[in-house]
Amino acid sequence: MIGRLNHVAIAVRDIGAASQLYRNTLGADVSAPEALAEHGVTVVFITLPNTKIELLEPLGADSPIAKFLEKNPDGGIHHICYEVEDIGAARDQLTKSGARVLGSGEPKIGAHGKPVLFLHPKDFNGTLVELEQA
Ligand SMILES: CC[C@@H](C(=O)O)C(=O)SCCNC(=O)CCNC(=O)[C@H](O)C(C)(C)COP(=O)(O)OP(=O)(O)OC[C@H]1O[C@@H](n2cnc3c(N)ncnc32)[C@H](O)[C@@H]1OP(=O)(O)O
Ligand SMILES: [Co+2]
Repeated sequence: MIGRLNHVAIAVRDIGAASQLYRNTLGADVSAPEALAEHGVTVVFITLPNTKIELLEPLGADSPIAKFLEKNPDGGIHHICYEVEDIGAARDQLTKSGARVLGSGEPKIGAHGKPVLFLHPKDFNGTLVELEQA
């Protein structure tokens, strides 16, 4: 079902400082920050030859990454995102197999303008999984 690794996401407290670290210290190609109110995060993408890194900073009072940063004050790897061909079919198959799809179960439009869904970390070896339609 899953295809390419689309991105690895890192939660950070200060997206400006984290962007500078990747740009200046690691010499990476770093995008401008984008506020995504519907997702409760500000996001920056770092383009690598074979995948992307997504830096996430909390946005708003109900940010889904706020609790994660309370538990991990230095930041840390928050989720991995795999591409799937058909996100509705993937959701239905995963639900049948007992995996928990987070939220309403209806895909939201993610940072790349494509439908995304999240799967509960307790069902995937302690790792929050995002699916993005390719
Ligand atoms: C930029 C847009 C988009 C894109 O296009 O790429 C994004 O990536 S948006 C990214 C942010 N959005 C989300 O994370 C949405 C999905 N997340 C959620 O629904 C919740 O955050 C959650 C995963 C259900 C966690 O809920 P929360 O209330 O924050 O925490 P809990 O304490 O209830 O967590 C329960 C349990 O799970 C562990 N946990 C939580 N987050 C993670 C994580 N990122 N990785 C691994 N494990 C995680 C948490 O520690 C709890 O475990 P116990 O302490 O053992 O109970
Ligand atoms: Co993501």
